[in-house]
Amino acid sequence: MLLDGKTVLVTGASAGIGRAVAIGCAWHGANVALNFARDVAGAESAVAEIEKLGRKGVAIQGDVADPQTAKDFVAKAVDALGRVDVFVNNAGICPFHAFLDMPVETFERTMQVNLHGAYFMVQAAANQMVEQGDGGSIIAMSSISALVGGEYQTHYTPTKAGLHSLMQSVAIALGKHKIRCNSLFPGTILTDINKEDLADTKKREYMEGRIPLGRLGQPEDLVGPTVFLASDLAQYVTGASLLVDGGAYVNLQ
Ligand SMILES: NC(=O)C1=CN([C@@H]2O[C@H](COP(=O)(O)OP(=O)(O)OC[C@H]3O[C@@H](n4cnc5c(N)ncnc54)[C@H](O)[C@@H]3O)[C@@H](O)[C@H]2O)C=CC1
Ligand SMILES: C[C@H](O)[C@@H]1OC(=O)[C@H](O)[C@@H]1O
Repeated sequence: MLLDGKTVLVTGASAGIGRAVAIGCAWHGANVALNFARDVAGAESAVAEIEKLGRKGVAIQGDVADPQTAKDFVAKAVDALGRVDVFVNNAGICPFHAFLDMPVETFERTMQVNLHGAYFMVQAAANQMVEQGDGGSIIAMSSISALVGGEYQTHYTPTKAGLHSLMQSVAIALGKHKIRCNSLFPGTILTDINKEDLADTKKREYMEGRIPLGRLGQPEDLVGPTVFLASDLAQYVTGASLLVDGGAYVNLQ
């Protein structure tokens, strides 16, 4: 199995992509620690799924916007599972809003959750990996939005470009420790983050029409790419990014 014996930490893992990735990593052999914000039932049921697969799972509550959460998450995960081999920075929000009247609180919260939180999480995970001394893999759930804009995402797209830039810089800072750092760029994946936005049938049809593979993504579409980057199959891959968007990005006409 590709992740046999590895310990994987995933933020924002009670639902959506994070949950699918956490369970998918367990399916590929890993023990998994999940960070979650509020959804106790979602986190507990994800742990139950992981345990059904014969792996260890632990759910640890915390708001990633608070820098202290990062240290607590890594420390509690190490207490429960012994080490950190793979860190997936997944937690994120995208409260769609127009640019000209963007509330300051919405802008700041989006930055704090998606980018500032990621910075401190990645730093805490990296310090643990450095202490262990045998490398690791850090994966950021960035976005196709790191490359293209969105009228109602002016606060969000810079966080996704920032996450990718963070992975590029930490790939350099951590290479000497054999820690690989990469980004995934999902396209439009059907989760709670865009449920309301895609309830607009016209918008949904437009988004679907842009995708050469003919469908919007599912959270499970991110499992294979994550497992690849987490595993030794990607031993010489660092500072890279991988679009997981059904071809949407390249489809100009
Ligand atoms: N669904 C999509 O189309 C795409 C999603 N992404 C990214 O994938 C990641 C996961 O999003 P989805 O699964 O789609 O949405 P989702 O809304 O289902 O999941 C987001 C998760 O992050 C958690 N979260 C939010 N704020 C948090 C906080 N302060 N502390 C801890 N956890 C927190 C939520 O509780 C939830 O479990 C996000 O970073 C998002 O930006 C990227 C590209 C496309
Ligand atoms: C929330 C959006 O639907 C989603 O998030 C992103 O990063 C992309 O812009 C997707 O469309």
